[in-house]
Amino acid sequence: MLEQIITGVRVDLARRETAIPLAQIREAAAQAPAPLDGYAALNGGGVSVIAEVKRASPSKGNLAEIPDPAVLAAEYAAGGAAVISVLTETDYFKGSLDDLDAVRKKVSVPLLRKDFIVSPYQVLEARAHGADLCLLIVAALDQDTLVSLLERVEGLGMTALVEVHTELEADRALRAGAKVIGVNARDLATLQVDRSVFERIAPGLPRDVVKIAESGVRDTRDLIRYASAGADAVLVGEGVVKQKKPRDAVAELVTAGSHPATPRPS
Ligand SMILES: O=P(O)(O)OC[C@@H](O)[C@@H](O)c1c[nH]c2ccccc12
Repeated sequence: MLEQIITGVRVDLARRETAIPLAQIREAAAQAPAPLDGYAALNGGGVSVIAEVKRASPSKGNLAEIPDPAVLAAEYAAGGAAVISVLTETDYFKGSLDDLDAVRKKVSVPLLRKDFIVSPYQVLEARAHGADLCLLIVAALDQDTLVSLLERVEGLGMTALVEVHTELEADRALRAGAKVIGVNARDLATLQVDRSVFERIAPGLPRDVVKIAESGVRDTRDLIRYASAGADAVLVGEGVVKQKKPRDAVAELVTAGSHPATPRPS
């Protein structure tokens, strides 16, 4: 599945690179207001919540209509989301850079561009459209590309959220110098969710690495489970996007995360 998605991403990217030359996007990135500190936002004590603007997914199909992503993002921000993730992949997730623009205009919390980033052009695009963090998926990148994209992201003053799914990928992320590592409970090859993956991998990560549990947070119980395994933040899509009152759903998670019931392992 991951390869299929990336093939589509590359086709789309080629289209954009033709329409807007690299020099122009680089200039737009340079002109954008300075990035917000995504690292600090995720490292504020307790378990931070990253709430995601997500219309669809390859595993679930359509999740939510989201006529105005800015309205949804404002609800997330009002609920206390530390970071808002905006999916910009079009074919499988029905997102776009227009969504990122709309959200950026509306909220002042740090924004994560959630996409399958394989080229420096996409990193510059993220910055030009107001993103403060960029997702880099280890499984989608060879080691040299991971290292150079991470450097690009940091060179632009942004934070890289480096996503892993196995111990081997976690080792690669650390070798590349990742400071924020997301363990995705969903295997991007099979799309299966297994929450124990975080519990297996997170304890092996250095203390000073910000640890994010991605996928499978349905309610405060899941957050607390991830918290007790050492999560500094959780990334929640379906669990908030489908709620009638997304602000309340986020606020509930934020409250649970600000004093997680279970003590953190030392
Ligand atoms: O909807 P969920 O189960 O809360 O998952 C959110 C997030 O983890 C998921 O959207 C995600 C994690 N990594 C990704 C990479 C690409 C696309 C999407 C993702």
